[in-house]
Amino acid sequence: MAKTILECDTVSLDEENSALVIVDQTQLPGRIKQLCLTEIEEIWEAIYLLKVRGAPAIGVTAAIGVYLAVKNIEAVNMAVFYKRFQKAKAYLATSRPTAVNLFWALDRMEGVVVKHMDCEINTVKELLRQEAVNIRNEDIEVCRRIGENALELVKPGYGLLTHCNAGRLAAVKYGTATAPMYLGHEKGYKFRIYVDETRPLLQGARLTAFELQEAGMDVTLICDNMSGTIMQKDMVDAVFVGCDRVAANGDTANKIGTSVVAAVAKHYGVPFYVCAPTSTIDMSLAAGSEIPIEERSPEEITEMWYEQRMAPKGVKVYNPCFDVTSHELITGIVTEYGIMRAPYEESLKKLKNI
Ligand SMILES: CSC[C@H]1O[C@H](OP(=O)(O)O)[C@H](O)[C@@H]1O
Repeated sequence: MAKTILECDTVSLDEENSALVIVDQTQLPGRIKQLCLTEIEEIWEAIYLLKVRGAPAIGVTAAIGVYLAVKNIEAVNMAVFYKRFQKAKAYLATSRPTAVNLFWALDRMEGVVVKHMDCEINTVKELLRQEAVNIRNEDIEVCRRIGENALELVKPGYGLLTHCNAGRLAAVKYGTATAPMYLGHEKGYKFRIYVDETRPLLQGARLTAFELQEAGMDVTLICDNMSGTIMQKDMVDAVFVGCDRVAANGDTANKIGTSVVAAVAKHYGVPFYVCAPTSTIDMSLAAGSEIPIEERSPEEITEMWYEQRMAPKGVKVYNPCFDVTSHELITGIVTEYGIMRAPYEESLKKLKNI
């Protein structure tokens, strides 16, 4: 019996601890295709091509990927093993530049090796496997807590708008921006959920609308240029989005178009919340202008989704994959430890114990 998307793990290590198992998100919603990846090159490509995507899911993928890359290494000593680990880590770190969870997870895995340099290599391999599984399983509780905290901001029957996919398909179980939606659904809150399509890769239409509809929620798909109208008509009581990197002042990088939704929400007085696991907060960057913004291929805009070409051949294209929403437009940042309000600097420092 074919699995539903809610029965599939977004990203996991298989039972034999020998393969990364993902749902190929480039095939959704039309086809639920699971992939078993064993080679570091195919794992790198899965991240780059967004077969697996979303900051938390990318972090889990990198953690499992670097474990699989070194689990079969026969090294003469720990120093050689560590060098091979560092090479695999550096390679996976080149897959995408914006979601800080990729680097956070890889650094956390390296910490396991550094802490146990005097151990047997096989012991370290097992500790790496455990850490990768921990990173995956912790995401479930972190996102559930984000959902519980976010529910304090809304009421049953609210209209909620979200952009892109910060859902189960961007994480492990609840997602971040969708965590209050899943938990609210469990509590019978009957939210009216508006999902914008999120051009050019349509993560909203293809992924968020799909997973929330599969979960039985009241979902309405809108074009990106319709978020102003639904807010003008008071159809939206709050906006929840995910994030790929939060800078020390609260500026947040998220899918391209997020800052537009935030500006429109500000104009219409609609609260705009970023749902941020602390793993996505990067205190090494003072402001959003320092966040590296990935640019992707023109074909994602000119022809990716259409039978026929939708733009003149050779037209110049600018395709930034993310934008930065100023902390001034953010009503609150919802983490697993609670809700932060502006000014964010001090509370972010406390949160990251700096
Ligand atoms: C829960 S973080 C999800 C975050 O990642 C998405 O980007 P992409 O689909 O390119 O990986 C988007 O920015 C989401 O908000």
